[in-house]
Amino acid sequence: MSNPIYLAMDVPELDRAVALANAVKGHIGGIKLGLEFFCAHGHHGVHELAHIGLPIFLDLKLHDIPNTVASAMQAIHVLEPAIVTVHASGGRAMLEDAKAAAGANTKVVAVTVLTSLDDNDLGQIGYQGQAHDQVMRLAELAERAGVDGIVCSGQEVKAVHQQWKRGFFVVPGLRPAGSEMGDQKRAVTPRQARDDGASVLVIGRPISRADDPAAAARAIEGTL
Ligand SMILES: O=C(O)c1cc(=O)[nH]c(=O)n1[C@@H]1O[C@H](COP(=O)(O)O)[C@@H](O)[C@H]1O
Repeated sequence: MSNPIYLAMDVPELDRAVALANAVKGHIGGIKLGLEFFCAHGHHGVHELAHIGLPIFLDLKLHDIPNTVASAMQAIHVLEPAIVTVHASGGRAMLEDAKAAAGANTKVVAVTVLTSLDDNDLGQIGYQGQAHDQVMRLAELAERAGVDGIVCSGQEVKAVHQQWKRGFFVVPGLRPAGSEMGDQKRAVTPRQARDDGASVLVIGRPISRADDPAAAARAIEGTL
C-alpha cells in the first residue's frame, strides 16, 4: 500500500521547502502546498517541488461563486495536481463546476469544518449544533455534487466513511501522541485516522518543525 502521508509544506522560503522535501521524501507519499506557498511562489514554486517526483496536493481551499472557482481550477490545470481543495460551504453548484473544470487526474476534495474549529467556534459563526453533524451534512452535499471526497478531522472520518463507502478522505490536524496541538482542536493520532478510513494523512508541523524532520517522518510512518 502506498504511503498516505502528505507533508504540509507550510514554509515560506522556496529553498527551505525544496530542502525539506528532499530530506523527508523517502518517508512521505506526497507534498501538500497551501495558500502560504502558492501566494509566495505560484506556478514556478509548484514546478520546483514537482521535480522531486512525489504527487502534489494543491490546498487552495477555493471558495467563491461557481464561475470564479471553475476559472481558477482551469488556471491550475497545467500544474496537474493530484488533489485540489475547495470549500464545501461554497454550495452544490460551486462543487459541481469545480469538478467539471478539474483535470481528469485531479481529485477535488471539499473542506467541511476546519480542524481548528470546535463546537464553540462554530456557534460564534452562526452554525447551530455540533461540528460532527455539520461534517456529515457537508459530506452528503459533496457526494451528491460529484466531487471525489472531503477534508474532515479524524474525529469524523469513521462515520463519514460508513456513509460514503467510495469517498476519498483527507484528514489533517494529526498529532502523534505527546506532540503539541498548536491551533488544532479536533486532533487525533495519524494511526487512528488511518484505522478509521483516512485516504490521505496531512501532517505539517510535527514533521517540518522537528529537529530532525526525516526522523520524525520515519517515526510517524512506523506507527501506521
Ligand atoms: O485542507 C487542509 O489541508 C486543512 C484543513 C483543515 O481542516 N485543517 C488543516 O489543518 N488543514 C491543513 O493541514 C495542515 C495541518 O498542518 P499541521 O497542523 O502543522 O500538521 C495545514 O497546512 C492546514 O492548512
